[in-house]
Amino acid sequence: MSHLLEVRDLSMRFGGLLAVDGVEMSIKPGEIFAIIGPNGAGKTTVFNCISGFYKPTTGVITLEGQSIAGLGSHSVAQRGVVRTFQNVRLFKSMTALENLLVAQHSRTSKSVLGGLFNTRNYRASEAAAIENAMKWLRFMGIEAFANREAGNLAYGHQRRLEIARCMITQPKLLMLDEPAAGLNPQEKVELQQLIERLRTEFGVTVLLIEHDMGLVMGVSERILCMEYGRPIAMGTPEEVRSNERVIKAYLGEA
Ligand SMILES: Nc1ncnc2c1ncn2[C@@H]1O[C@H](COP(=O)(O)OP(=O)(O)OP(=O)(O)O)[C@@H](O)[C@H]1O
Repeated sequence: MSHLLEVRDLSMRFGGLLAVDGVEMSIKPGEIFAIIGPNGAGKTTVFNCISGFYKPTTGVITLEGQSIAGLGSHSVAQRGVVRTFQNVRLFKSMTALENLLVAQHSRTSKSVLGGLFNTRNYRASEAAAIENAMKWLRFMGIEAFANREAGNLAYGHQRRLEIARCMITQPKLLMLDEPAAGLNPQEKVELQQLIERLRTEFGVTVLLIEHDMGLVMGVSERILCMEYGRPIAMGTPEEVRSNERVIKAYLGEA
């Protein structure tokens, strides 16, 4: 199997607006792949189609050769495709730890009776879930805030927690929608290192949308540039950076 994710002839129409038009991409296992382009180019709509939030108007989306187009976000997540959002979406009144416990709930004991009677198996699986959650909080450098409400964490920490919440489900494909938005320059450098570590240490494939060209060019192996819903260039950072259409449509103004 050469590709983890394949997208063919993807289009998405909202009434009279063709927001995505003929997008194609193939992402290899372990690759870090970015989608760039001006505001309104259709990047988030592509994300919404892949992650099951939208049913594409046309097109094929496969994960390890199996179609996932139009399955719905829950089913797509169960198959190992998880994502973050442009605006962080956490359970803000739950603690950081609780957010990670909820995320792995489907992998811990499902027995309601076990929970009611506090059986040994139930306690063991809860303890394992807490240990796993703490491991991820440590990995993200935010274990000191385990018991703080997610909504009260610093913004950069909320972003890390959101990524941890994805990673704790052991995804095949991690989709990050503008992960650098709102971060300061130091946090952006740390984010790049974090993305690289996630790939190296956990083998996860990463698909990101990002406007920060320092991060995109530094972390991505291949980049797709979109404009008005259409793919206008695809290649390595060097190829995309020097592409005339990309410079005209986007980089000239970025
Ligand atoms: N649910 C929707 N209903 C109607 N139009 C939509 C919907 N979602 C997106 N659009 C439109 O589709 C086009 C593409 O939007 P999209 O959010 O995918 O762009 P984007 O490249 O992610 O932009 P940005 O960089 O600003 O996030 C825009 O014109 C947008 O207004």
